[in-house]
Amino acid sequence: MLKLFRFMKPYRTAVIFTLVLVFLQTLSDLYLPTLMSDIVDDGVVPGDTGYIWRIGALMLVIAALGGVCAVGASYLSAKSAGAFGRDLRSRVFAHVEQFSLNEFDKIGTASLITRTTNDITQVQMVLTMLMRVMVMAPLMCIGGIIMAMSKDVKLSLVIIAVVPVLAIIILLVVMRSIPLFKSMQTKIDKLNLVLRENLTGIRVIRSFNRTRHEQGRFNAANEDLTQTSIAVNRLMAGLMPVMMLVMNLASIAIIWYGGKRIEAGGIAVGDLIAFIQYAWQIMFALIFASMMFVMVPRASASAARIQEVLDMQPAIQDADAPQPMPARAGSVVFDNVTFYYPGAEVPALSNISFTAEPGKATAIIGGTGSGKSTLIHLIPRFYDASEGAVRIGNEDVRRASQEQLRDSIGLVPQKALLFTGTIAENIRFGKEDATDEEIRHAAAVAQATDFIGSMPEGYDSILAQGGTNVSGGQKQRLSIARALVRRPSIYLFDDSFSALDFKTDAKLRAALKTETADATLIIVAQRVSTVMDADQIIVLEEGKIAGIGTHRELLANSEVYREIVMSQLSEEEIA
Ligand SMILES: Nc1ncnc2c1ncn2[C@@H]1O[C@H](COP(=O)(O)OP(=O)(O)OP(=O)(O)O)[C@@H](O)[C@H]1O
Repeated sequence: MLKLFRFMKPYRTAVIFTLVLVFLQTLSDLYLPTLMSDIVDDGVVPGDTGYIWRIGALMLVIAALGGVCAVGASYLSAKSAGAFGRDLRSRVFAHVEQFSLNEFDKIGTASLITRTTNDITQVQMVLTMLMRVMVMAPLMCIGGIIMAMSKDVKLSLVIIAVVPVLAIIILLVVMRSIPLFKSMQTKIDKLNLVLRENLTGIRVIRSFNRTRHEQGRFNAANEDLTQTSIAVNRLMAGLMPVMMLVMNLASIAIIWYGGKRIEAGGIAVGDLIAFIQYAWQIMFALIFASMMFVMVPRASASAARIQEVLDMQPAIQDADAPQPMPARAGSVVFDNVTFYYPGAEVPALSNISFTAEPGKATAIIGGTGSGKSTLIHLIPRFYDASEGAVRIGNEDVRRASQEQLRDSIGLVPQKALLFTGTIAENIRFGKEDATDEEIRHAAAVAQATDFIGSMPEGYDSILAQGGTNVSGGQKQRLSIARALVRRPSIYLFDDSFSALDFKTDAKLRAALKTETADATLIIVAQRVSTVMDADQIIVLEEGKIAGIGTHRELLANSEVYREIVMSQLSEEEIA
């Protein structure tokens, strides 16, 4: 957790002021019992009303000053810890933005969300308390012991005997609660994961009548978290009464032994009253410290989870001196590329070699799981090839800057993903400074003009989260328009025509041909009709190239391609 405290640096003035204010507040708390004892011994016993009024007024002033310090310390600690939380969230978010898909796969989206929100809040809360307790508890405890000893050394033995008992109780509770707190954070991750899957997959869950099953899954995760929280809270709830019991027993011992000391003339009545107050102050300081002992391990479990994210270096990084990409990037070359997903024993792609030329369309076809999307993902460096190289022009993609590389690419992903906002904003996502004219043109090429025109607000129609208020085919066309508006030199279509009817598919491909005349086109498709006009077709099977050539060449030479074609086209179409 200490590592994270570097984020407090900008707020050190506020922290120093907080510590000073807490220091002053504690001094005032420590001084009040002594004044009380003076009132009793020098005012009440001799019957000096003037003295009582004077010291009473002084007590009021000191209590008021202590109160002002307490309010100031609360304000400053909450403010600086709040700013710390804000900065840390931004830092984690910015760091996660640089992650490659490897890191997302490793930590998981749900856990990243918990770590950026709940975990940071835990650390922030502890920091707010820590700023106050770390000065107050030791000062109150040591100061209290000194003040109590100044009243009567012998009586102080009672306090000195009780403190280790309290310390042992606290230690036992802390040792039991640390693992529980750790597992609580993991269980919050699990709950978030189930919740996320349920919310995003609500349509599938309903259509398969799996609502009850999913409810059960959620309840199980919820119950699991609840049980751990209950176990932790039981421990915490037990701590307070046990500590109070010890404190009350200590008070009885002090009053009993103090009575004897008064009888023996070793201590005055006022001093005994002050002594009892100091004893309570010492024990309250220990209770505060024990709360910290409980909260700090929980927060440090959270801090470790946050630090893990911050320490994680993106597997894909820019080269030290990135090479500039040519203005219009040329061909895409796969040079004997083999790729393993992290931890996988079998490669998802093996020995892939081909060249996709500018001005030509290269299509990739193959069964599900044959590695088509994986191949596409190596071009914008979502993953890096394990062996061999992917080159654009003559430059290895690993030597270019990721930003420049991706600037030259227009990717239409397999799952069309849109953002909350208007249709125009979603298309403009591809090019920030696109004019209205460019947006309309991209929409026209993507065959989206008709359906956009039929929407009540046209280009200003609002899309719901994830684009749920448009159809699958409409979503695909919008994400195609988003890529087209960039006018990149490389287009990657990852099964992007699958939700289109045959007529729209054909019209779109015809429009694309003129639009992307000098660009390099790589089209992944399942439908033969989509790929048969391509200049080059690559047939993938289990991550290997099973054939490469034009439609006619492959029909003649590739058994795998023939099988795919036979399963989809009629005799006349094949001819
Ligand atoms: N993130 C991942 N981690 C581990 N393995 C993966 C990951 N993504 C895909 N795979 C595996 O890699 C192989 C190729 O997957 P890929 O998504 O490239 O296939 P595809 O040809 O695009 O399939 P489809 O047509 O069904 O989309 C599959 O066996 C798949 O299980």
